Amino acid sequence: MKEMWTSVASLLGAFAFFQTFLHAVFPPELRRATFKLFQRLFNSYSTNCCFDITEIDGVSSNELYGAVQTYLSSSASVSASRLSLSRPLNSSAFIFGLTNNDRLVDSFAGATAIWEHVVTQRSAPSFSWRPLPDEKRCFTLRIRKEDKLLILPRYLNHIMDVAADIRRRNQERLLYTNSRGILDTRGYPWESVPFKHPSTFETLAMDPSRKNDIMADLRSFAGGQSFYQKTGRAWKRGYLLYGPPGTGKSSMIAAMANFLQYDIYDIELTEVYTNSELRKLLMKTTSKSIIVIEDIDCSVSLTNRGSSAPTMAMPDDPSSSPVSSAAAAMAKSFTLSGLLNFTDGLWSCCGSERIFVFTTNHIEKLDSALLRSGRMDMHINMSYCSFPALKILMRNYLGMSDDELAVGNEDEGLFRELEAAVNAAEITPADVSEVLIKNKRYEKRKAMEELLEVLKGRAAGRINAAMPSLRKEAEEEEEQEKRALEIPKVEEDELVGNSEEKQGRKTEAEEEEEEMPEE
Ligand SMILES: Nc1ncnc2c1ncn2[C@@H]1O[C@H](COP(=O)(O)OP(=O)(O)OP(=O)(O)O)[C@@H](O)[C@H]1O
Ligand SMILES: [Mg+2]
Repeated sequence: MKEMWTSVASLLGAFAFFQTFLHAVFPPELRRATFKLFQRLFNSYSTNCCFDITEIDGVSSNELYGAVQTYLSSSASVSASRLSLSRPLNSSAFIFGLTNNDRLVDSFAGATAIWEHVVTQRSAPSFSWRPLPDEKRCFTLRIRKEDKLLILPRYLNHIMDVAADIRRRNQERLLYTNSRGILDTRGYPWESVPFKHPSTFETLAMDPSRKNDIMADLRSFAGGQSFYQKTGRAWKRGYLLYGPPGTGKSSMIAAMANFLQYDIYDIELTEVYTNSELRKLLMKTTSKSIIVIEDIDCSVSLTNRGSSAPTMAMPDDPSSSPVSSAAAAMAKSFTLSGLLNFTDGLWSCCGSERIFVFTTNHIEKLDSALLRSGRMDMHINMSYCSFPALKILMRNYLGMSDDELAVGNEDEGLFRELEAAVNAAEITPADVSEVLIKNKRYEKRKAMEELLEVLKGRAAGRINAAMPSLRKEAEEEEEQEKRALEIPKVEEDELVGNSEEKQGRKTEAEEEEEEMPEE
């Protein structure tokens, strides 16, 4: 036993001497160079090649790292024995991941790809404008050299697509908004919250054929990548929603986002002061998104394309307060042409598959340049509640089935009355919804009868409200008719008078004639 310890001690002593000797003979630079040389020799004889995909590329996040992480989390490609499990914020799914320094084998187009997740401690604190994580994380992809050209670009594109798809399926979509001077930790001008609006085309009350048109248009847009490429058009589409308040413009936007599974960027134009700010906002939006400007007629003055005058709409007279006049001064650099470029200029096509939606209560106030095709491709009139829309609301709020709503049912008479009343009432779907929410405590027939009373009241109220002007109109019409009748009478009188005069003259002439022969 003693001998064994003696030999171990002498071995350690020899090792220490050898190490000191190596350090003295080979300085660190020479050792590093030798290591690199061996590595290069090894690489040139190796049949594999490696790619490092680091989490942080310079100072910004590496999109590919995130995509690989998501891709490897898909259950289809998970085949490792040890995995990490997480559930990101706003996500509805659990995510598998590679644990530190673990590896996973994937295959693509007949080739094998080996992924390794390498985590090391960050050595020296390097200078950075934002704090970097303590750990350096990177994925290493190892494939055979001969597969490199064959699969690499296709494989990476495939990873990006699959990751985007997984993210869309798992992650609840986001609703972004902008506010001046606020940048998030990644330097983004957008703040986001999970988008959970329950409105869908199913619940949206409007004419079914119009609704189908819009859905078909959206579907053909979303699947039209090759069409847009072939025709040389930017892959974007503009919708203008107009109509009175409470007719479902915002609900329609939510329904579009839910239908296409897109994020929403709701631009607050009153927080944008210059054209370049607007451009920056646009540059930081992602594909597969809906960019919304609500109540566009209230946000900017939209009839002054060429003017250099302030274009932001001020709630009060700009001269009334120093703040508003300062804002007016700042507003000088945001123009209608900036907004037009935003929707249709060169900058509008940074990114792809994006929908622009503007809403307004007063379409007549908008500049025709903004309305033309290419900018606003489809104008959608969200009007007062029609009978088909009312039926959808009754189905949603009173739980009526299609059979109960079908023509020729036992409530046919009541339905006819409802149809006449809703057309006469000019009531918004928002108001009908409110009535139905109150009435849903009754059984269906009673709820409909109560609704009918409200609609009739609204129709009567509308007629009464319009009565003074209607009466005035009727009086004016009567007056005009009278005048129209009087004019011919006067003319007639005049004619009669003239003829009598003529007759009188004739009589005199005749008298003269009669007298002549006597002479
Ligand atoms: N067409 C509709 N179908 C279903 N619900 C509707 C419809 N229109 C309005 N509503 C109901 O009324 C509420 C208000 O509608 P919404 O905000 O979409 O109207 P809007 O047209 O955007 O109004 P505004 O012009 O004031 O912004 C919604 O929450 C929704 O419940
Ligand atoms: Mg709205």
